[in-house]
Amino acid sequence: QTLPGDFVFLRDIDPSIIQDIRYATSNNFVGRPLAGYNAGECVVKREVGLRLKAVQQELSAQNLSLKMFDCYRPARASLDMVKWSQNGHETAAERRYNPKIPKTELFRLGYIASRSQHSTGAALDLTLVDLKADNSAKFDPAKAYADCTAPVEARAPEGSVDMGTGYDCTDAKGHTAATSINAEQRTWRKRLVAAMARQGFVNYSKEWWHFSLPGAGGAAYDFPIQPRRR
Ligand SMILES: C[C@@H](N)C(=O)N[C@H](C)C(=O)O
Ligand SMILES: [Zn+2]
Repeated sequence: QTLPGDFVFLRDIDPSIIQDIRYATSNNFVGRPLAGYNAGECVVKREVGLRLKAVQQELSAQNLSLKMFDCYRPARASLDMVKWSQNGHETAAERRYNPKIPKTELFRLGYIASRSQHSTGAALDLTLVDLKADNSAKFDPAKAYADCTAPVEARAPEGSVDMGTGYDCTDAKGHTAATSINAEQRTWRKRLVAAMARQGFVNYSKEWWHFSLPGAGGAAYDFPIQPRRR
C-alpha cells in the first residue's frame, strides 16, 4: 500500500513495538472487523512513529514494550461505530466492554468520537507489555469472560500488564485517574503516561489507553488500511 502524505507503517519505523490492532479483528466491542481495517497494521504520522520509537527505546531498557491497539483509524470506521451504536440491540460480548452504559450513550459521554483524532494519524490506543511475564494466554471467542472491570484473572486476556481494566472499557474505572483500582495498577498507568509524556504525548483522561501528539494531526483521512508490502 502506498500511504498518503506523511503517513508511515509503524513496523517500518520500529518492528519491535508489539501490534494487536483490535479493530481489524472480531476481538473488539463491535464484535467484527470495522470498515476500512483490511489489515492489522499500525499506520501513523511519521513524527508520531519516531516518537513512539523513542518511547520504546526507553521501555526496552526496563524489559517493557509498547503494544498498539489502534493507530490511524479510517473515518469510515468511526461511521461504522456510529451505526453499530444505533442498531437497537446489545450482545453479551458487547456488554463486556460497556457493562453499565447503554451503547447509544458512548458518543455523548466521550468514550467514542464520531470524528476521531485517530483519523488524523496523531492518536493512539496502546498499553504496556512486561517482556518477562507469561503473556501466552490467548483470547478465546467461545469463552464467557467477565466484563472489562473485573479482576484481571477473570477478564479476557490481552497479553499485557494489568491496568485495572481491559482495553476500550467504557467505565469510570477506565478513567486514567480512577481511584477504584489498586496501587500496582495505578503505578502501571503512571509509568505509561510518564513514558509517553517524555516524548510529548498527552493522555485522554477518560481512557488510560488513548494518547495523542499535539500538533501532529491536521486533516482527517479515510483511506483503508491495506497489508504492508515490503
Ligand atoms: C473508541 C476508543 N478506542 C477511542 O479511541 N475513543 C476516542 C474518544 C476516539 O474515538 O477518538
Ligand atoms: Zn483512542
